[in-house]
Amino acid sequence: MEGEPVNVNEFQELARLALPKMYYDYYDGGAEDQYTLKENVESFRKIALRPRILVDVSRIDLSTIILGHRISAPIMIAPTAFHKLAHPQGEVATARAAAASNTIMVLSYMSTCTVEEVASSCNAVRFFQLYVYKRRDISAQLVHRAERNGYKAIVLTVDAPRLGRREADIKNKMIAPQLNNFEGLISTKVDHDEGSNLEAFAKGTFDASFCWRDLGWLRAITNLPILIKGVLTREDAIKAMEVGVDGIIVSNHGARQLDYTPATICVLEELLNHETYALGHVLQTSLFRLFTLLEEKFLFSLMEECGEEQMSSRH
Ligand SMILES: Cc1cc2nc3c(=O)[nH]c(=O)nc-3n(C[C@H](O)[C@H](O)[C@H](O)COP(=O)(O)O)c2cc1C
Ligand SMILES: CCCCC(=O)C(=O)O
Repeated sequence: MEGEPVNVNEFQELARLALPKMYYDYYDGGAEDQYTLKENVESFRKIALRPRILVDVSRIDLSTIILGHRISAPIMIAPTAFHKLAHPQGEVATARAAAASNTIMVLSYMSTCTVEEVASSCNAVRFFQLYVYKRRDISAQLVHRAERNGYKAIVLTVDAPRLGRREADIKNKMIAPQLNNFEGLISTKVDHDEGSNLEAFAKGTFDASFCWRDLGWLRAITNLPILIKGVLTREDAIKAMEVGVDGIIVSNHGARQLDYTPATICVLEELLNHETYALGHVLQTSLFRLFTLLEEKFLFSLMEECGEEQMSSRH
């Protein structure tokens, strides 16, 4: 590729050239037939811009407030695992980028830098993403460490009772790096030489029995706000609000979990268009053209003002 990238899509090709195939495929791939992955991309492309003219745009302020934290635009860094597979500085570099961009970073439970390393690296506002292990004591320890180290919310990912069937990882026999957060607690090594080691690791450790009633456990061990990540239906959005979580994140996990779910951006539209759902905070992790889908004002209002308040009157 000639010169510096000028379009974000160019980074993908640079990554493909730079990374070992096993890691590139891990970052790049979706689950099974990758139907939803294609839909995620195409549904965004179908959203056409509708520019209004002769508006004073000499001063633009996209800043908004998420759970009380002002950020420069309604775009946050979603939790993604294993940053050191791509760069030796791992999540510390990502956190510094979040600080420089004045946005929030959600640190993955499966990070390669520790909760403490990321916390002490810069002043970015950080949330902590949680997977619940069968060994609940380990997950509880991580929540406590996040709280002690100034993370501002827990993002409970609920769409991965089992890891999605990622066919490239199966072929590559994807191996997870050892995670320093779990040193002395749990190892990512599995006694398994077939298929994706990562999938085998998740199968052995993730608590597939975790359900709505277990949210009480999480509520009891932390005072931090709790967001549920992975909501894809109206029914579950209602339930989440009923059980009193502090927000939901509409997501199909970048199409890496269940294939043949709708594109995230389409679900977001469905949830916001239904009067019941304009309660609490609705965040979305792939925000590039989100403004065009929703009335700008509505999105900002939702994030800034909504809190506990009913927003259905805005529709
Ligand atoms: C390489 C990679 C790793 C990911 N790791 C995590 C993770 O550790 N925890 C998590 O909750 N989501 C993880 N995700 C999902 C993202 O947080 C995010 O949901 C997704 O990239 C965007 O899809 P969405 O718009 O449907 O949310 C990962 C995604 C990618 C591409
Ligand atoms: C067991 C690792 C899970 C990380 C993750 O969420 C992903 O790869 O999508």
